[in-house]
Amino acid sequence: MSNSHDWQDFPAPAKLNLFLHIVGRRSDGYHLLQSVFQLIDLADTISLRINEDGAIQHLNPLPGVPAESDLTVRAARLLQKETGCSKGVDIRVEKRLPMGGGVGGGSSDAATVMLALNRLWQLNMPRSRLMELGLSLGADVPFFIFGESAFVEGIGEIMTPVATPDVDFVVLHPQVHVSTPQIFSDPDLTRNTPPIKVPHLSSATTQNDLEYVACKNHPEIRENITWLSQYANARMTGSGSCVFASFSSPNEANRVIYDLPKNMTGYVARSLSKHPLHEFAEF
Ligand SMILES: C[C@@](CO)(OP(=O)(O)O)[C@H](O)COP(=O)(O)OP(=O)(O)OC[C@H]1O[C@@H](n2ccc(N)nc2=O)[C@H](O)[C@@H]1O
Ligand SMILES: Nc1ncnc2c1ncn2[C@@H]1O[C@H](COP(=O)(O)OP(=O)(O)O)[C@@H](O)[C@H]1O
Repeated sequence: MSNSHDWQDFPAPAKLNLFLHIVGRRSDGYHLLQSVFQLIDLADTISLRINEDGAIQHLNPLPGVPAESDLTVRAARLLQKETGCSKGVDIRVEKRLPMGGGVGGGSSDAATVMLALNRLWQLNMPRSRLMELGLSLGADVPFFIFGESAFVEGIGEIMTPVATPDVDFVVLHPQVHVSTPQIFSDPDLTRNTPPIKVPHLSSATTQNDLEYVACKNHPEIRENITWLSQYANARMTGSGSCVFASFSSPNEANRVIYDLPKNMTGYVARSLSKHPLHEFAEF
């Protein structure tokens, strides 16, 4: 018989930055962005089991990420500290999203833990508070808690919903690690793209300002963009390394993956209009 202490599975979907402009810099050195964030149905699975003794444990830590620094554990501890909740949780993560790929995997895992525990620990925290708390874990966490396609500004905390078309994406993962701090500190980075008032959905008038510097340091990213550009307009997401292009049917996207050379890695993903756990917090 099912009870509240069984394992339960929750999806943590990825995001793509349809464009990413750097429009300025804050006095603390952080860069001000404008971006449209799009949820896609490529996802990690977070399994949670509630306990009554207050312990928070990660049962299958990721290679290279000690349990205590994993964003899922940090998210659970943050919520427990904030609310004084006496319950704990055991955590398992089934990782599918490329780590350090610019698809927001770590941030999405953290957001899913916060949304799921909001329900399982019966916290009834408003979405706005969860978003504020989430920002302290990472710039992309508020977006995943917001839970729908958004025009994102500031360093990731200002959000306006935006209707994006339903499309199928091909996402390629060049097997290189891009250092986000290194990209943001590169003298060649464009930091003065003029701010736009409303989000543009046409790729003709937008770009990813981080792409030039990322490709300069990692030619593999340029090679992946060039290969995918044979089929459709292709660009990098976030600080890389993943690159993507959109297609109007799953067949078209699958055909591209069929042609993929053996030395490249890629996925097909569909746009998501809402986060699967959107109902777990109220505005
Ligand atoms: C650019 C985005 C777009 O989604 O890239 P992805 O992480 O998705 O790839 C994010 O905002 C990335 O934010 P976040 O993931 O928190 O960046 P971190 O790795 O913590 O940032 C590392 C370092 O990059 C610089 N940094 C980061 C974000 C920002 N808006 N301005 C910055 O100048 C800071 O020096 C910071 O210490
Ligand atoms: N649950 C998690 N999943 C992925 N990465 C995590 C997690 N917790 C902490 N991290 C750390 O965050 C870093 C960035 O991860 P990720 O979110 O996948 O990248 P990106 O922001 O480029 O999409 C990883 O290299 C890892 O050290």
